[in-house]
Amino acid sequence: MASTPFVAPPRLFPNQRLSCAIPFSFSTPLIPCKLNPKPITLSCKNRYNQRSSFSRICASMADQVSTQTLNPKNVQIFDNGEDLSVALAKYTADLSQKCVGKRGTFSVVFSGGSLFNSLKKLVEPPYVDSVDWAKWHVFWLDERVVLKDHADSNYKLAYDNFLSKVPIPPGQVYAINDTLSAEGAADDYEACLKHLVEAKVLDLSTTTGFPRFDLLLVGMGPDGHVASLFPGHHLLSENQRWVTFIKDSPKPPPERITFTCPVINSASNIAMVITGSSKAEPVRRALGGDDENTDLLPVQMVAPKEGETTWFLDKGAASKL
Ligand SMILES: O=C1O[C@H](COP(=O)(O)O)[C@@H](O)[C@H](O)[C@H]1O
Repeated sequence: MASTPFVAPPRLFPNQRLSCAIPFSFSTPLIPCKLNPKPITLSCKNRYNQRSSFSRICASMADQVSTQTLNPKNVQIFDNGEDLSVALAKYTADLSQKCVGKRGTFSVVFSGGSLFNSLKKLVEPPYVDSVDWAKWHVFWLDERVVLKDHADSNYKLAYDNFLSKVPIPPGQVYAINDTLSAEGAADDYEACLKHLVEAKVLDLSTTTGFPRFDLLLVGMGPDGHVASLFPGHHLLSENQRWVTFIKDSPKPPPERITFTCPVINSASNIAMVITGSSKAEPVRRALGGDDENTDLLPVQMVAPKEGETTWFLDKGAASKL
């Protein structure tokens, strides 16, 4: 993927306490449309009713997800990454239009990793010209505690592949403060979100009391991790914090911050974007419905309480379904 050289963004508000707000140049099934190459669309039930030892450790999450048992999932499977990217672009652009029409803003949360290969059509015509980018507010589902120009930075990845290509106002791109420790950066990011709730940029879910983002674009690792929530990790049971930190990530780099499970499950819309056969097994466990494992993977815990999840899979990721 072509990448624009990283340009250190200006600190427009050097004295601002909420340093994460430093501005940077950062249950209706989806119906395929004209631009959307026909995917296979499946509807399956999630399986959170299968309580496990893991769900006992994660009581809060288990309580949340148990209410989702009857919520059907919308699963779209594409022949290749190109077709997936076309469909994801239309889905995101349509949602942006709907949310901007309703409340005047669109709050979008990016993962890192391979997601940006799948988002490439959104920063090309027609969407690059038609989306109301001025209304976007951009956040990170998780971030590595490294400088923003570091190769491991999720901000840099988003900047190079997305943010540098579209006119989102710099003040509406909420990157982490990369001068802080992992603990400090998580606290700071959470304070930033709370400030944005007060400022009415973000809504709170009336059901959960956690922030309610319009769209989470969620990737998944081959081990079934989402955000920086890894299988078996105690962070999965966090039920108070909005943003927390990890210092022993099994995937490098070890220090990261991440949204917590209840924040993820308070979103209005979640797009699960998963490509490649190396991810087929966790996809099967999440969607296949016949998982005999007792411990839930993080991906199996994605179940928005009042929102909709749409799965965008390529053939490789769906190969075990
Ligand atoms: O470390 C991370 O990994 C996951 C998955 O990445 P992928 O390259 O396998 O798609 C990503 O969603 C997460 O944001 C990132 O920090």
